[in-house]
Amino acid sequence: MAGEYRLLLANARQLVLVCGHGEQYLLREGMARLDVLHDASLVVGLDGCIKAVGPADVIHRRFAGATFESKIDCTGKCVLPGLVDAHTHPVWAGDRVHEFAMKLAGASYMEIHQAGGGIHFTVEHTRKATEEELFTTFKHRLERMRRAGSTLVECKSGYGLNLETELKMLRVIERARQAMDIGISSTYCGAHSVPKGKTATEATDDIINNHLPKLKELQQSGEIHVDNIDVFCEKGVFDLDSTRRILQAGKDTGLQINFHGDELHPMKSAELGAELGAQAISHLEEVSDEGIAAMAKARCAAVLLPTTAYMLRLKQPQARKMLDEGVIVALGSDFNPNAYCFSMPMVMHLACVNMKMSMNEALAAATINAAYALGKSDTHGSIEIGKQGDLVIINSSRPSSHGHVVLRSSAGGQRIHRGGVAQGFVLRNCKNPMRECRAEQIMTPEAMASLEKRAHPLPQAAGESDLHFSLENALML
Ligand SMILES: N=CN[C@@H](CCC(=O)O)C(=O)O
Ligand SMILES: [Zn+2]
Repeated sequence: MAGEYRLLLANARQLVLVCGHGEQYLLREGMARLDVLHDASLVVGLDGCIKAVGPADVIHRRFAGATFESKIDCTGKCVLPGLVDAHTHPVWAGDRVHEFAMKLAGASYMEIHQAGGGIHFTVEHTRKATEEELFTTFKHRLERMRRAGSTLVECKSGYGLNLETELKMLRVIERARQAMDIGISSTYCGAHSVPKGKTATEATDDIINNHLPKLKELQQSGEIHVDNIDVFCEKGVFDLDSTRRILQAGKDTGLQINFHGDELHPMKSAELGAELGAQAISHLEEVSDEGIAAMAKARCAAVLLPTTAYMLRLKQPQARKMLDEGVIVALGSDFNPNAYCFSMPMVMHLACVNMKMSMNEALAAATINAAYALGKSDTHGSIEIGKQGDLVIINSSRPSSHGHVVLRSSAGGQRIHRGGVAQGFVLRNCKNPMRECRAEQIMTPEAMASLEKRAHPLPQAAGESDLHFSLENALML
């Protein structure tokens, strides 16, 4: 039905603005407080942007004669900004369930990586997959993220490593950006790993001399849109010098710096990011005190990834110290074949339990600060006039992580998913058999034999795929 406005959300018991005065991010005190309106209403215009927010009686008087395409009675409900997932690897083929078993038996992430598995395994499968196959699974993953409340998601390439496959992944991301009703911030992550057969220096040269010029050309012709450049700055992957060269070259082509740093070893990534003007650095489990101070000063966001520390049994990032020292703390799901979590509510939950953040802090980190990490906090991350009308309505009068309705009011159309979100954990047995994931396809026989020997003590009863998928379901609200 035609109307002057797209949507009226009327009489919400609580409208959690997160912030309401044009803040680009929140620091510790602001995160602890959060701006909330009680008994409030909200109007979204035909362009998908928020036109009015305020006390219900004021909005009703002001819009008394107006027509709306939809009205939702939010009596007794709580409205939040759509959640922002600041770090995902959602385009890939090839299941890595066998590696979960290896990790449970004691193999580390890097041992598996160095033996030719991990990212290498996914690269092998992603290179072989068609664009259509990648798009189909990516679309499904984005739908599950949206059902869990995410309305803006950062999406990385990085399982191609060669130009051809990196571009295939970026085209898939571009296609979803246009076809799907979810916001996307696209990241070129061609330096996610050193491809087999190349040294780190050769890979760095290839990225700077071949990948980035081609990206620039495709950006200029409008074929793809890439927002960020990423590097996995890690011992045995890209060292600090190569990282610096790649990030600087990416920045010179107009990309925002947003990279993986100080995850498994202290690398001084935080110091480098602050120096280069990075918008954000992810992981930071091993960040130094100097790195924290430098990030606070440079207003470089820390994207913390609680699923990774949990899955890999890493030490937790020092969220409290970062908050105390004035760092902009954001959250991401790190969805990838190794950390299979679609759900930002679950990420917020882990941030509270394992990283000792408060619920308000976790919500700010998953909204305005995650939007800042993507350079999008002028349009996303809080409920404010002029911002995108991306909203989550929950069936509770207080902020909680149990989604009830997810609503995204984009210019392309409105989607309402009523009752489509589970109210808690779903632990069910998956009947999927093991798929094509035989590790020895790319691991050396010696490495495989040593890891398998360590895997034998595992209880066999549940079967590896059951373990994996049970975990997947537990992590998906
Ligand atoms: N640490 C590097 N990259 C990913 C993992 C990717 C993978 O294992 O496939 C991360 O952020 O956790
Ligand atoms: Zn990552």
